[in-house]
Amino acid sequence: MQLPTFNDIWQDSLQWQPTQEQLEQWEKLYQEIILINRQINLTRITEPNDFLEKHLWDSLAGVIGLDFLNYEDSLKVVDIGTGAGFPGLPISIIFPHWQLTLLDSTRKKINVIKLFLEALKLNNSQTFIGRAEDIGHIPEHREQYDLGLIRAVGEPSVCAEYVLPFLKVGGIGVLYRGNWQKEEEINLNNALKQLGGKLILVKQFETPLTKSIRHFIYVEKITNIPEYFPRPVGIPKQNPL
Ligand SMILES: C[S@@+](CC[C@H](N)C(=O)[O-])C[C@H]1O[C@@H](n2cnc3c(N)ncnc32)[C@H](O)[C@@H]1O
Repeated sequence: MQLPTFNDIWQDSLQWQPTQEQLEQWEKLYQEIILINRQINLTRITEPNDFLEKHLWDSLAGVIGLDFLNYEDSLKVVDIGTGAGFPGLPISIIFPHWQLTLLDSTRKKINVIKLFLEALKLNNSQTFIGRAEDIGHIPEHREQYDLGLIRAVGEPSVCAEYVLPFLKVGGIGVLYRGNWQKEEEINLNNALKQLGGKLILVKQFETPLTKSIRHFIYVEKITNIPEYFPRPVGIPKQNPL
């Protein structure tokens, strides 16, 4: 199985086009994932069209086209709860001058991502094993990042509590969501008040193949975050802000 080449989808939906070399890197990543997925259940999204839309397109759609990002800068980016490497890996391929940290609490997943980084020669990315609640307190990671990405890790206020501690003041957190409800926005705003953040943009997209609705929620870190955030392991999920 190979990834399909729908040449138009990138331009039509994101007004952007990957290079031939980037397409080849994505194909290589796909083949690596399919191979390893036979031994370890890394992702359920393996059918080529699904992989293209739900892993590649979705990962990129969260960051491409943001006028508040300077793409030329060497941004420091963290992907929290990266799982099989999404959204981090496709972004690391497209922005080789960004420095990515792919973080997950599951050692098995991080070990596999290390293999992918080697196979794809992605020298701009490093991995880290641990819980966001712990790593967010380590000086090497706390308030060090320009951009924090988080997809399918928890409800929005939990994601905010995980991401904000990693961001520098002025940094941007990107929450990848499917549907987006008014109630979620109210809860997120309440959490952001405590976390020194502000909701700056909600972008709605239709996915290019299945025409599903996706939302990307952008939050900015406005002030330094109180020392006690993130709260201890498990508390953000058990008792969301
Ligand atoms: C459903 S998977 C999503 C993976 C990937 N972001 C994606 O969208 O395909 C959630 C991942 O978050 C990780 N995770 C959950 N809670 C975490 C935490 N508190 N700190 C770090 N990783 C966490 C899990 O180990 C898992 O790999």
